[in-house]
Amino acid sequence: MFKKLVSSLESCPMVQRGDYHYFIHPVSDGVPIVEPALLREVAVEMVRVLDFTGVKKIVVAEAMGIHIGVALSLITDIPLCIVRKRNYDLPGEVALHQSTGYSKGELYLNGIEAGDRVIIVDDVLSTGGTMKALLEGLAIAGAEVQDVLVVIKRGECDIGRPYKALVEIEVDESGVHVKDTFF
Ligand SMILES: O=P(O)(O)OC[C@H]1O[C@H](OP(=O)(O)OP(=O)(O)O)[C@H](O)[C@@H]1O
Ligand code: HPA
Repeated sequence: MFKKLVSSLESCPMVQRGDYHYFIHPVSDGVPIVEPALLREVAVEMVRVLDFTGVKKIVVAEAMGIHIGVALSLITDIPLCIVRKRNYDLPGEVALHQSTGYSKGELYLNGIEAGDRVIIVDDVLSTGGTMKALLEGLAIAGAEVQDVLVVIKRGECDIGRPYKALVEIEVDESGVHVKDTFF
């Protein structure tokens, strides 16, 4: 379980983004290459641990939620809602402010109707800025969040509700250290 995810994390490179030790990994960056076996391992575990009760939509954020969301959507046949970094000005579009450990930007939520029961999946949870923005936007749109799952949890973070993670890591000058695997 998680063999490819753990070994690839422990050997992945890191760069500095200001004060932030940024690890570079296929799941969180799409580089250097996304191996199908790694993506399959992640997708299968996500299906195993998520609570899909009544879920009508999978919600992910551009960009690095997309490949894991697509994998999950293809397996479960649940439609995918991609929260974009570009606005479309469609009726009901919700604009959100996203802040991470190394960047700030806007996100735009479309395609959610009041009463939709959804799950949120993302590649990484670090400061929680992105996840909190998604939760806020979904609350504004009137969605019910059934479950939240991230592939990689980086340190401790309170997002105001329970969530699940496949692996927990710490990152320092020497690289990535896998602290725990879940489920
Ligand atoms: O918990 P946080 O501090 O918010 O960090 C996590 C977020 O950071 C990355 O997104 P980002 O928009 O930076 O990059 P991407 O476009 O490569 O997904 C990642 O995909 C998460 O969504
Ligand atoms: O260190 C990171 N690497 C890749 N994606 C991320 N998203 C938040 N932090 C990181």
